[in-house]
Amino acid sequence: MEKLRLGGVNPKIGIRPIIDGRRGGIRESLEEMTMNMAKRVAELYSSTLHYSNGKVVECVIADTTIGGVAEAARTDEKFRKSGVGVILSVTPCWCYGFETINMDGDMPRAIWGFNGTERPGAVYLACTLAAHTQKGLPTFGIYGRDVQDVDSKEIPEDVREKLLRFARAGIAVAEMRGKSYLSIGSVSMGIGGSIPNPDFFQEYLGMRNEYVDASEIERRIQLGIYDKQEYERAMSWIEKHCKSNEGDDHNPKHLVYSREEKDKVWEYVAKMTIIFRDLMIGNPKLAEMGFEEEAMGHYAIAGGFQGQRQWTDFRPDGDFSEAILNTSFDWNGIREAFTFATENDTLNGVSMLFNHLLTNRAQIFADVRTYWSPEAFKRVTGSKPEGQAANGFIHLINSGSCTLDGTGRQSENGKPVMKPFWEISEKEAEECLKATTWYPSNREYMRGGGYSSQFQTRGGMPLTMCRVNLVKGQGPVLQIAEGWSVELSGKAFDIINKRTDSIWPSTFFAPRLTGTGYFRDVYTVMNNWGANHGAISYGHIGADLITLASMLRIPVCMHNVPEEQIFRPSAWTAFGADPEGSDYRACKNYGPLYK
Ligand SMILES: C[C@H](O)[C@@H](O)[C@@H](O)C(=O)CO
Ligand SMILES: [Mn+2]
Repeated sequence: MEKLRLGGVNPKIGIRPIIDGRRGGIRESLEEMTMNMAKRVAELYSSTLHYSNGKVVECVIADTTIGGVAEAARTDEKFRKSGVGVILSVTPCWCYGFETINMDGDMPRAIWGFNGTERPGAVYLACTLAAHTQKGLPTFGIYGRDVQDVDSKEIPEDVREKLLRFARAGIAVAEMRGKSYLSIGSVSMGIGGSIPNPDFFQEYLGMRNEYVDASEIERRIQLGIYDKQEYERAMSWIEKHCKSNEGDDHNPKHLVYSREEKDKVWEYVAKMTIIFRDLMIGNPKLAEMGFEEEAMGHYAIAGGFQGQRQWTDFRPDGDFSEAILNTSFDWNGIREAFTFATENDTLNGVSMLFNHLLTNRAQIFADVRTYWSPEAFKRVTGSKPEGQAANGFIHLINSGSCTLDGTGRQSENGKPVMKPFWEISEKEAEECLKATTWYPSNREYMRGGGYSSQFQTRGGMPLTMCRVNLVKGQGPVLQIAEGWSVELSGKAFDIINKRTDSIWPSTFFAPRLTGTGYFRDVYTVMNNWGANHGAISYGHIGADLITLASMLRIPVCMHNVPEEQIFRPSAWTAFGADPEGSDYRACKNYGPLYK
């Protein structure tokens, strides 16, 4: 079955080979080398990068080298027609500065100046970066550390790292533009992030907010506005992979549903899952059934469900649906994970979206619930935390939106990982399902019942937790913490798990400490986290997040990324020598990308 996914055209990377326009010898001598630089980068991108839907990143190269404004303008035209969303200029030589630049200020842009001394490529780079800065067009500058021979075909490692970092972040920026965040239901339990801020989405991300009342779920279920064949497929998959892993009912006697009621809950949450997805991206099957408008969906690249309260005081919760949507597989097979926030925490949903678009992997949504000091851990469990947990750790746990990829049951070279969906095997998907117990939801919280996923994330995975926070008067800021998952032994896990909501999915996180500032110890990381939620990705992706944030003009208020990995537009240097202060001043100076 064709996997349902958000439509639309993936943004391409436009590559502009810039040349010294002086004919009669200079230009002719440089044509081949200059165009070949562009072709080499295009080859690097298309052989290395994918869009989150699994397709290979596409590049568009200018028809000619660009030696002046006419060729620059013709290239702009070509790029506009080709759906270019990110721009990279490359050159080995001197060229005519801003006569050759692209002026579309809201597109991520970079210039690679070849470090070879036969021609002044670095001089063009510096000149044109200066011109961009004067014109209010912040641009990333890429200049290799070591001189290369003029006939070198190599892209040095430091140049490669910056070219890829720029492209991953640029593609993420371009993918968000024009898409929606869909809120199903309203604000959840007074959670600030659950209040959609349309100006933030519009001006910083180029996105729109869509809203659907939760009653639409009931309408579609009662009127049968969902694909019945898919529902049947879903139910047999659930029977095989989920109900077979149903946990004990931890509810007090008077709240334990009968088997018949529980089966009805499974049927209901299966329909909810299909309906959430259809609301986000549409479903052509609905048009065949006569529901053309419902078939369109809301063009949502991310979404969230209010869930608690009201709805969950009456109907089954969204825990199952949120978990499955955030997972890289379902009854239709292995597919791209959706980005779906429980409690409709739009800011954590955006944080998950940043992570997903940068890594093409499913994301963990969690409460930042408990700091466990080594002393408290010893007092409570009788054992000392070891390894990466030795300095204490943070318990990340939320009912609902934690992807089953977060079990850590996919593996690479024998180590637990969370893979891009196209690398996941059927066996690994089954392992993730086997590691997940589905407990009847806590009906003191979720009166309508539901099924909550439960597992402990495997230890030893590099993780990055981030969160976009909104600050009145300042605007959005981003927090980043790189670290690792740590796994508690059976006994310690049981003791700690029983003290919390033991039927929810747990990830234990040890941030990498630097010994100073917010990362002087684990407690300080949690004590300075700006909200109740975090978005957790596989991998140490903090540097990519910092580059992405600078493209969006969102300052980073907390991170533990080594300074040498920080890659921001060259203009940031003009705002001061301290990386954090200059970031704030630059973001304030430029303001939101789409304002
Ligand atoms: C206790 C509430 O029902 C939970 O949903 C709570 O732990 C939260 O997730 C709040 O973010
Ligand atoms: Mn929560």
